[in-house]
Amino acid sequence: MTNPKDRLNIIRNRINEIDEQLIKLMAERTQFAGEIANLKSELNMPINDEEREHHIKETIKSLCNKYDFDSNLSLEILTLLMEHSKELQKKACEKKNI
Ligand SMILES: O=C(O)C(=O)C[C@]1(C(=O)O)C=C[C@@H](O)C=C1
Repeated sequence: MTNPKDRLNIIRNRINEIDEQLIKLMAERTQFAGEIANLKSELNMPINDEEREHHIKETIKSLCNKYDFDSNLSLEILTLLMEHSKELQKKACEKKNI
């Protein structure tokens, strides 16, 4: 049996690894913003796409159900990430005058 102090350290190390993966994945998701802005400009599409956001939110809810995780928290995080992406897309368009 692992003693409580060692077990706590094991868990904390695993949390550190998970936090790194979360940041890496959020950064990777966000890095598409500039390219999306260019593509939407080429395709003459607006930055804001409510239908796509609705679809993402529905997918998040079913994933939360599958993994037994808090859907309100997940929706808050995803909403923040989508808002951030839209801000970056707007900035990318302003920079290129599109
Ligand atoms: O899929 C797009 O069209 C995006 O611009 C990405 C994204 C997102 O962050 O998921 C951002 C803004 C849109 O309103 C919808 C989705």
